[in-house]
Amino acid sequence: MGKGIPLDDQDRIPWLCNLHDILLRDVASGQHVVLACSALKKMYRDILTQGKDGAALKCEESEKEAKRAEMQLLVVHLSGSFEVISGRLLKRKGHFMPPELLRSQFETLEPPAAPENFIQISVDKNVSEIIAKIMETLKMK
Ligand SMILES: Nc1ncnc2c1ncn2[C@@H]1O[C@H](COP(=O)(O)OP(=O)(O)O)[C@@H](O)[C@H]1O
Ligand SMILES: O=C(O)[C@H](O)[C@@H](O)[C@H](O)[C@H](O)COP(=O)(O)O
Repeated sequence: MGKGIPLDDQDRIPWLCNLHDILLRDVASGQHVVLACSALKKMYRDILTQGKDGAALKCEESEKEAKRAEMQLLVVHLSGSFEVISGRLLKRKGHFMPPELLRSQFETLEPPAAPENFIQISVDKNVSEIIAKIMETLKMK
């Protein structure tokens, strides 16, 4: 990404499998977990929730399957226009991702849709409003 080359499935899938394993471990130990992740495609979000079963390409650690705990995941889709997000990235300092890569991320994005368990919140809202909406949703579930 630092060289202006977007990640592809081969780059992302092992990382998503690792994130799934971490989520599973923390949920199994009774924690409530928040994960910030771009997870642009439905398949990526399926890997986060279901591990290798959620993906066409498989995670390597198949023995984790046997230990799988029930994991409920609420996807919070922070949605915004290309213009708003690009404007924020252009102001951001010291991040490895060049703002030029944002176009490919918008092209790759598959917004969550039923039957995924998700809510969509506009990034036009301020952070306090976004957090309040997430908390309200979690209390109702
Ligand atoms: N709701 C918001 N309102 C205003 N600025 C925001 C909001 N959410 C994120 N930003 C800003 O947009 C930039 C990118 O946000 P984000 O993708 O969340 O950052 P990161 O990936 O670095 O955690 C950051 O500089 C952040 O401060
Ligand atoms: O804040 C940002 O600039 C992005 O969120 C950035 O962190 C990117 O999303 C990840 O590095 C994963 O890359 P992909 O979104 O291309 O998988």
